[in-house]
Amino acid sequence: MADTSGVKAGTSVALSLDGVTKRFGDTVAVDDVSLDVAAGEFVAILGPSGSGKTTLMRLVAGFESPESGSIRLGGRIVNAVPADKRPVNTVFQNYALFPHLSVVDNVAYGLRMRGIRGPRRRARARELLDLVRLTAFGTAKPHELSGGMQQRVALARALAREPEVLLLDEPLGALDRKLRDDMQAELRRIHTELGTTFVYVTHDQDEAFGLADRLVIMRAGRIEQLGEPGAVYDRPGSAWAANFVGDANAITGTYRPDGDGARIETDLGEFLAGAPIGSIEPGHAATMLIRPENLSLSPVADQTRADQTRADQTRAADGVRHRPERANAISVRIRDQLAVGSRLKVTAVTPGGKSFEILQPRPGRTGLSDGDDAILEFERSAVLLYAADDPGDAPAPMKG
Ligand SMILES: Nc1ncnc2c1ncn2[C@@H]1O[C@H](COP(=O)(O)OP(=O)(O)OP(=O)(O)O)[C@@H](O)[C@H]1O
Repeated sequence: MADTSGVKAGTSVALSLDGVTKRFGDTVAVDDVSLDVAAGEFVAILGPSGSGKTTLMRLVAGFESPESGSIRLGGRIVNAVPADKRPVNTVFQNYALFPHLSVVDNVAYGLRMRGIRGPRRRARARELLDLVRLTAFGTAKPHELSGGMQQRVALARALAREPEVLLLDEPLGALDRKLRDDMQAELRRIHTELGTTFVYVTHDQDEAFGLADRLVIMRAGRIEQLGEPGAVYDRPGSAWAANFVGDANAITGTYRPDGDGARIETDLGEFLAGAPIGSIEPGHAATMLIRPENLSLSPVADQTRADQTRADQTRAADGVRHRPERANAISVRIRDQLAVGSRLKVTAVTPGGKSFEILQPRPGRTGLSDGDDAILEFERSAVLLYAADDPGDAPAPMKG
C-alpha cells in the first residue's frame, strides 16, 4: 500500500533507502524500508512508540548498520561509511551542548570539526548565530539560556558542518507547548533560508503536519503511508493510518457495491459511501470512518421543516409526492458540548448508546442544548471506507 517513490521527476535525491532492514535480536526495528527524500525537502517521520523512527534515523546517521538494503546520501552508498564521515548531522532532543563553552564556541566547535580555523571560524559562527537569532548571546553559557534558545544553539552547531541532510530527532520534545510553536516557526524559516534537506522524527502529529512537505507514517518497522500532509489526512491509506493521524468516528457494517460507491448496512441503518479505499469483497465487513469536523448536527424541528421544504420543492419539480431520502442521517441526543480552542466539540449519542464526536466551527452555534434530540448528518464523500479485517485497525479512543 505504501508508495515509497514520491520524489518528483527531475528533482535530485538527497537520501535514498532501498530495502533497508535492521534487527535487534528477534525485533525487526526497521523492516524492508524504501524511501527517497528530495534535495531541499522537509520530511517528517511520524509513528507510534516503537515503530522504528529513531532506528531509521540512526541508520542514516551511521550509528547503526543495516542487515540488508542500501543507504545512499547524495547518490553514494554510505553503508560502510562511518558516522563522522557522512554528510549528515543530527539534532537531538537533549541539546548536548558543551556546558563550559560559550554559545559562540559551541557553534564554532562544529566548524573546527570541519577544519575551519581562526577568524573565519569565528565569523562563520557569528553568521550561524544570526541565522538562529541569537546574535546577542554569543558570550553566554548554555545554562543561561532558555530551553528553546539552547536548542537553537544546537541547531546552529549542527548546521555549521553544512550537512547535506540534517536529521532532527524529536528536537522539540523537551520544550513546552508555547516554545514548541515558536520553534516550529523558526525551523520552517531556517529550512526555507538554507534549503538543506531536513528529516524530522516526531510522534507529535501537529508538529509533523505543521512542518513537513511530506509525511512518512511508520508502523511496526514499515512505512504505512507516505504523502503530503493534506492527502494523508483526507485520504489515509488504511483505517489504522486514519486513526493515527486524526480522530474519526467509526461505524461498521456490511459492504455492498453501489454504482461508483457503496452502501453499508449497519445496526444504525443503511448508509451511502464513496468507493472503498483498498478492496472489500461484497458482503464482507467494512469500517466507515468519518472525521468529527465532517459531521453536522441540526435540531429535529429544523430538519422536519427542511424535509417539508425539500418535499415541497420535489413535488413542484417532478409532480410526484414523495419524501426525499435523506442520506446518512442518524437520530441522536446531545450529551455534551465543549469549547476547544476556536471550535465546539459536541458529543451525541444514539438511542442504542453509540456515541459520536462532532467538531463544529464556533461561533456557529448549534442552537442545541444538552439533552436535545438532533439529527446527525454526513456527506457520502466524507466517508472513509475500509475493509474491517485488520485487527490493528480497531479505532483508537478519541484524543482530547
Ligand atoms: N539498541 C536496541 N536494542 C534492542 N532493541 C532495540 C534497540 N533500539 C531499538 N530497539 C527496538 O526496536 C524497535 C524500534 O525502536 P525505535 O526506538 O526505533 O522506535 P521509535 O519509533 O523511535 O520509538 P519512540 O517513539 O518510542 O522513540 C522497538 O521495538 C525497540 O524496542
